[in-house]
Amino acid sequence: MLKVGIVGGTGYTGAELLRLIATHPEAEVAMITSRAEDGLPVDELFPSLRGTTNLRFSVPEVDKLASCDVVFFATPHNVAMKLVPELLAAGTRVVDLSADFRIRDAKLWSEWYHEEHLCPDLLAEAVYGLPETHKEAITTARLVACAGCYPTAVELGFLPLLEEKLVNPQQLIASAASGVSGAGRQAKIDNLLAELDGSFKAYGVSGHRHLPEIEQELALAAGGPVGLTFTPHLLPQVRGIHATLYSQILDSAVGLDELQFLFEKRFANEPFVDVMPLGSLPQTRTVRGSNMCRIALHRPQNRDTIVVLSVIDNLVKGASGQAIQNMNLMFGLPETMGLEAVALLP
Ligand SMILES: NC(=O)C1=CN([C@@H]2O[C@H](COP(=O)(O)OP(=O)(O)OC[C@H]3O[C@@H](n4cnc5c(N)ncnc54)[C@H](OP(=O)(O)O)[C@@H]3O)[C@@H](O)[C@H]2O)C=CC1
Ligand SMILES: CC(=O)N[C@@H](CCC(=O)OP(=O)(O)O)C(=O)O
Repeated sequence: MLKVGIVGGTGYTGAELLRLIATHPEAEVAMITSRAEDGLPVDELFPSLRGTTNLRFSVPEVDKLASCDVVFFATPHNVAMKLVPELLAAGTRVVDLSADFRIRDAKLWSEWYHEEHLCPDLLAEAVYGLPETHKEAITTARLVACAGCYPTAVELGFLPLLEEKLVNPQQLIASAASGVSGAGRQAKIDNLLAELDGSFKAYGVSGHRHLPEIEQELALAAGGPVGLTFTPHLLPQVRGIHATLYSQILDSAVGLDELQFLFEKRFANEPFVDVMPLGSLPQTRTVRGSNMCRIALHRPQNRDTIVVLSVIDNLVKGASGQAIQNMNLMFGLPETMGLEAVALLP
């Protein structure tokens, strides 16, 4: 049994880690932290976990966390990087759900996260935690930087087109919408359901911190720099990301059937990517509570714009499910272990 520590257990991704690990046959949570809820039984804060845990929240202490095999950071940015060096030195492996180690260039990271990076030397070692692109490196990694939620949906949808150099890498557009759990559990007026219900809006249009992360990973796929316009939106619902991805095909003679075949081949061995039949319209509800990314291809009016639709549950494939998928790979467990749950219906 793997002993798991979770830093940031009262947030949405921390709670989702607890939910998923509760049925994982080879992992158990040994320590879960919260500074605000120190001493409170976990199942008192989250009654849906009653019967699955006797743990209480405690304040983060590195020496106690270091007795775990793996520690998940489900904390805001700029927290993991303060504790990770000590944990790694103690031989504990780390899966960071925040963005502290996702961007390899420390200067670029500082531009978008407005703080100096405290351990830039670890950026080269950290492995980007999107198993569909970095699987082999994840298996031996000490430190995995889980891919962000929007980045997961966007990168998976563009990957095959860029890897095969079928589209113009300088003209990529991603219009994506997220449920409000993506903003975390802390109270903010803008995130109240009464502010969101019956409404829909874009945000971060002039620059969102996921842009450099997505461009970094798409450039690896394309073998050279890419140009992306990324516009996130806020959905009046709790879970789910829907990304609509536009790119320009370089050779008009390449048919949609060929592209479909390419996507099916690219993801044939990926248990958590479902390439739906041509013309499908994936919905966020078809992945709710599951670790699946569902993708569908379109080519409106047979013109040169390829439209890829990609949906995930931001808290599962976009965060805690992906974190467990990474843990499974790091510890030689079956990649799908503990992640077999089918999406909720309806
Ligand atoms: N929500 C989502 O859909 C996704 C989130 N992520 C990332 O995962 C991380 C967690 O997100 P989410 O669960 O939404 O966040 P929340 O705001 O819901 O929870 C944050 C948690 O971190 C703890 N925390 C806050 N500050 C500190 C600190 N300085 N030291 C130790 N613990 C701290 C909080 O508990 P306390 O203050 O009591 O210690 C709380 O448990 C973020 O980096 C986020 O960007 C990634 C993908 C998707
Ligand atoms: C709806 C909403 O606010 N979403 C968050 C992104 C989710 C998140 O926590 O970002 P990471 O995936 O980088 O960890 C945002 O736009 O900042």
